[in-house]
Amino acid sequence: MKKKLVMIGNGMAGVRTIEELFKFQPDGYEITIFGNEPHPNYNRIMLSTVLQGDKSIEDIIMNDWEWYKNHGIQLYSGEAVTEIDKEKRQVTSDQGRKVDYDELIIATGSSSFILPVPGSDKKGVVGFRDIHDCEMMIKDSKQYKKAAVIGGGLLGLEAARGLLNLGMEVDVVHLMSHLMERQLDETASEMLKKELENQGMNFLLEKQTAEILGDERVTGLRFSDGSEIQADLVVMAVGIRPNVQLAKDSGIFVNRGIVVNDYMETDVQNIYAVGECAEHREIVYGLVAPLYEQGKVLAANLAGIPANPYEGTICGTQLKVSGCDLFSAGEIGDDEGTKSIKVHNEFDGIYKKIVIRDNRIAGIVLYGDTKDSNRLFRMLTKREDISGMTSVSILEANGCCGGGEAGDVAAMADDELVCGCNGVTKGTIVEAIRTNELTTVDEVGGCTNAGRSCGRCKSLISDILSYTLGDQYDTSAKKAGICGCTTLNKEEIVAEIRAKGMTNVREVMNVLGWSQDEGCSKCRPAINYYLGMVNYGGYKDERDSRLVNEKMHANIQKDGTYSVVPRMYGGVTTAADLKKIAEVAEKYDVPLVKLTGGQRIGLFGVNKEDLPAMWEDLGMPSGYAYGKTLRTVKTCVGEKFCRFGTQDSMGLGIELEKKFERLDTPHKVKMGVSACPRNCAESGIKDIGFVGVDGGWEIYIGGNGGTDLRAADLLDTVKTKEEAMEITGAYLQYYRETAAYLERTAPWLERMGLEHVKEVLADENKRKQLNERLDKTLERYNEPWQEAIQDNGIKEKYYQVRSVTVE
Ligand SMILES: Cc1cc2nc3c(=O)[nH]c(=O)nc-3n(C[C@H](O)[C@H](O)[C@H](O)COP(=O)(O)OP(=O)(O)OC[C@H]3O[C@@H](n4cnc5c(N)ncnc54)[C@H](O)[C@@H]3O)c2cc1C
Ligand SMILES: NC(=O)c1ccc[n+]([C@@H]2O[C@H](COP(=O)([O-])OP(=O)(O)OC[C@H]3O[C@@H](n4cnc5c(N)ncnc54)[C@H](O)[C@@H]3O)[C@@H](O)[C@H]2O)c1
Ligand code: SF4
Ligand code: FES
Repeated sequence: MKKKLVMIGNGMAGVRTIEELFKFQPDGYEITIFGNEPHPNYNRIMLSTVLQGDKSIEDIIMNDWEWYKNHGIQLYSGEAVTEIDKEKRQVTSDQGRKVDYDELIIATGSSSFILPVPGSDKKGVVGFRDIHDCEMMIKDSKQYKKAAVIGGGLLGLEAARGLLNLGMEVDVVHLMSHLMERQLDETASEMLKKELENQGMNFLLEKQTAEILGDERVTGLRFSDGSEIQADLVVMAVGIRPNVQLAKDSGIFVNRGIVVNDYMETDVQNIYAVGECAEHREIVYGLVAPLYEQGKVLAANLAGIPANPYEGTICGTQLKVSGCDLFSAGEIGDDEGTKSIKVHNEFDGIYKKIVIRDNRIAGIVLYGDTKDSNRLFRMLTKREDISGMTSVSILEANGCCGGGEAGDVAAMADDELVCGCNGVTKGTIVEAIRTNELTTVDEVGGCTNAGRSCGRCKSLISDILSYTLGDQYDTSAKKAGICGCTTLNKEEIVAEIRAKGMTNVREVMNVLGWSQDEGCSKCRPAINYYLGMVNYGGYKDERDSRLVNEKMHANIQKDGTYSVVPRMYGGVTTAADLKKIAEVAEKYDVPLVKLTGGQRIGLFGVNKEDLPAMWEDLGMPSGYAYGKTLRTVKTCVGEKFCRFGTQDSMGLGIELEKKFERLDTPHKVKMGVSACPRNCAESGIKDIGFVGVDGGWEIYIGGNGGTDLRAADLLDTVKTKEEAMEITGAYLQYYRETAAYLERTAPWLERMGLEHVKEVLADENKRKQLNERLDKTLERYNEPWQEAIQDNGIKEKYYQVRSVTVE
């Protein structure tokens, strides 16, 4: 029976944790989620954009109702958990519902802090936290004219911009002498204030609200200095408070937030906290980047997968108000231990300040030009020693005050962060574009998550696409779908399978809105393949989604009969096997017995009903002459018998075939092993070929001897059989992960570029990881002929063989 996982809170951090869990373990838990809000998970960050009129509520839904249904998640929306009984391991909701758990995640987020001043409960006083608040403000803006926003931080200024867009007059009331005092120094803050005043905001600084005026509804504010302003809508944006009461009442250790260790575990066994409600190493975060990192660690923990501990995050912030280009991270003030570099170009409205402590960047404030933010932020987070650099080289990678754009992407290091929200680097994006043939910003998002939160990084992603694809990049590019049932291409489908943790063909078609419920013969096998590739650990193959020959485990011939081709590893056989083949051929009156091009013997013209019995009589494994998998490994006799042979070609060939037989690949794969450059096994026209040389093996890839003849390219030269096996594993897995279904290695290699594939396979770490995923995949295969022999259901369903039960 599956373990029960209950999550309290249906917000950004919690649901991302579940998405990450599905990636590790698609089917490990029976999941129940309680969400106080009556909505599926939505992008809270984008509420600012909704208020500003650039998006609708529908646009910001991240996981729709279908998503929960398709993942078997029981969602109780509009229902709050009111009690956790840690002894009974049970939660109770405000509707009296009781649900047991084995593991419990608390992801209750935060609430707006409402100033405890007289009148704060009047009509027209709102926080800015959820869809309900947003809808209230939009509604009120149609009826009322004057708004006051209390709080000149990120949230207050974004709210104020939204209210201006809605046609209201806006006063921003701020406690301190300058705006966004946690993120900006005085100079930058003053520049921001000027810009926002130009946009129409009015600021009241150093004002402490003492009372909210009005009878039932707000009419104005009174400040501690006795002055007053009019307002018929008041938005409180003075910070947030983690929702911890429930945890506290249940006896879980709470400080400012729910205290967790580096694995997001609370002090109570089996109870975890993630997101804004959690306090890690005395920090409670209020931005998504750290919360998503926490989610990943917690997901691995729940899946029982060893993961690095969560060690905290340095955050960078930006403001989502057009016309205000700013970036801030780390320390912004100066003290005795710091020195700073400041550049203020008043003419162009650009300001840059870099705070340096112990020869390392400790803080960044940029206003008016934030192009260098990624590079500087990387230097800050990596704690790079900058003692060898000049102030000019620190600040002026792109010209200190508004550099050119063309060189920007080229100058970025691979490990430079592009999407702060989702922690995605330039290197990851470039790799995704190359390997998955991505051409649009949305495809990059689908594949890597970059751009899926606040969306600020989208223009940089577009620059990276342009830099990587050159002339091929067309911002309006749209690829055709994999078949007529969908407009989605392979990359998008794979990205969705990964992101949404999908595990079966029907689910993919449902969730991704296939135009035909049943799909077609083109998309069903492709989806089945992609699912098996992504869920390498425990995918349950869908036989009925396969192409007919694979479904039957025999090649259908033009007269409706079938062929039977048993395995003959490395083209090597024995007298006993030959005898068996001859006997079977006679017994079943096989019309044609023929040597195939792949060094084995085929029996042609076999009736469907005879297949299982013939397989049983043969007692040999299937040669998969019909499959999108490893077909044959052709070998020469090599050093054992040939006087030119320098290597054991048969030995390597047999080992290759035994290891990789049955592996699902995008298309068929053929191999050749020759023991010297005379190349009798035609290794130069195989998907992967080996040629024995003095002291080792040359490895060739991407060859094809069929309609589109292509000579293989030299990939590498290795010394030992073990190295050859390891490179073959990594190569096959890389091909499996990056090729489209039915794409042979030859066109795949042309598309990917030999140098790129070489680069990937030269990386020891990548090779290791590819082999790990491959080995896990190989564990799931059974011998299909044996399965059919033993399973009467299969015999009846596919071969119309009636099973007789003896009483
Ligand atoms: C307008 C706005 C703009 C923002 N912009 C940015 C930005 O640009 N960049 C950025 O990084 N971050 C931004 N943030 C912050 C970001 O949205 C949050 O950090 C993030 O949503 C927190 O995720 P969470 O899952 O911890 O909490 P939430 O997303 O708040 O989810 C918690 C959920 O739990 C529910 N809940 C609480 N108690 C219970 C209970 N007892 N039972 C059931 N359900 C319960 C709540 O109703 C809520 O739906 C912004 C926030 C707002 C409001
Ligand atoms: N672009 C973004 O990254 C973004 C946008 C919106 C919200 N957020 C997040 O949402 C959360 C809430 O944002 P926030 O701006 O409310 O929180 P905040 O704590 O960052 O800022 C609150 C501001 O209100 C001011 N303030 C406090 N008491 C006041 C009072 N009595 N009168 C007037 N001003 C007062 C503070 O000086 C401070 O500048 C934060 O975690 C923030 O990071 C982020
Ligand atoms: S490839 Fe070389 S070793 Fe192999 S059979 Fe031909 S000549 Fe002999
Ligand atoms: S930086 Fe927010 S989505 Fe990329």
